[in-house]
Amino acid sequence: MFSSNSLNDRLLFAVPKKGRLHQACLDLLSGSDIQFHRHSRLDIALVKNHPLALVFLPAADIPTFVGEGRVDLGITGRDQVAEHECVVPPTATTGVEEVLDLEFGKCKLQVQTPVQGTLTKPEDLIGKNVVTSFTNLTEQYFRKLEAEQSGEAVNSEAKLKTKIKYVGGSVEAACALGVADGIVDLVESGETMRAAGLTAIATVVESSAILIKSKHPKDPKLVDLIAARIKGVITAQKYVLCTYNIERSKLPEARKITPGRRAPTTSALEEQGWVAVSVMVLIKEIAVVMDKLTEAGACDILVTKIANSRTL
Ligand SMILES: Nc1ncnc2c1ncn2[C@@H]1O[C@H](COP(=O)(O)OP(=O)(O)OP(=O)(O)O)[C@@H](O)[C@H]1O
Ligand SMILES: O=P(O)(O)OC[C@H]1O[C@H](OP(=O)(O)OP(=O)(O)O)[C@H](O)[C@@H]1O
Repeated sequence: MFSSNSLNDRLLFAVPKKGRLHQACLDLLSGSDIQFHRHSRLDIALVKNHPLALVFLPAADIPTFVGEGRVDLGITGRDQVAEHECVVPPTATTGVEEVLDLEFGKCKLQVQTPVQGTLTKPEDLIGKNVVTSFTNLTEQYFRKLEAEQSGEAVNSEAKLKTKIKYVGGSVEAACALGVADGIVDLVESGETMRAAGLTAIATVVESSAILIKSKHPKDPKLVDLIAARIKGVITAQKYVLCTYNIERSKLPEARKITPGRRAPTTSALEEQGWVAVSVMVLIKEIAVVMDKLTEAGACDILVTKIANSRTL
């Protein structure tokens, strides 16, 4: 059990308790050496090696807790922050600040309609039934669309013609069940959308997981340390370390292929006129980089995984 006293001196860090972002967040915490033991059923876990406590919350609630300053740090989707800020705009003291794009949980919130139907543009849904879990963003989107169509200024007091209904999940079923003419839901691979016989006709927002902080966190130094560790893990996941040997005369060409994040590290080999190069390369580019290096005369090319990093 935790008393509010046992949390008083700890920085609070909110993490999605379930859903698409949960496991990736646990992996990030482990890569950042944030050690904790979560008791089954408890949504608060004390961190053993930092004055920090993790709070496991629904991704949708994290912007509220961080925005009000009840929790200092959090991970959630950019879509959830946007949904929250539609109704609770940030002020000088409240609201969240984005610290880092975590580059996972990438998806788009899209307007979708049945493939075999006549609703092919978002304007076609004006005055119709739209079902979503993101009612605030959807309302904002259709309010703007309705204003554009009528040629009037956006009026947040005016009654919307489009009927927006909330459902908490399985949004894609709403059209087939006759509850909606269109939906606004998240799309990543598009599999769910296609399986439900829907197609995307517009994008409301693009999202990925982000690290957010409150405007006045309890321990700003610890916030910076956690952010630096998480950034190190994210960078390590994106890059590999590539080392190779090359004749010094061919180095300028090789440097063009592998410029590195700042510059490649080179050291002289015992063999006259040769150098060894060590450089970070994006994982998604490494195969092509190796081909090009070979063509440029590099040899003994080795690629190593990076377990962690601390770079600028
Ligand atoms: N298919 C997806 N691909 C990538 N990211 C997604 C996807 N679906 C959701 N997300 C991201 O994860 C966040 C949480 O969504 P998710 O549906 O997992 O939450 P939940 O409602 O808490 O969980 P559950 O759906 O299991 O009840 C979303 O706001 C979005 O940022
Ligand atoms: O484009 P895809 O890769 O198919 O992903 C999109 C689906 O993922 C999310 O739902 P999730 O599976 O998390 O469950 P939910 O419907 O209960 O929210 C989202 O709401 C879509 O339904």
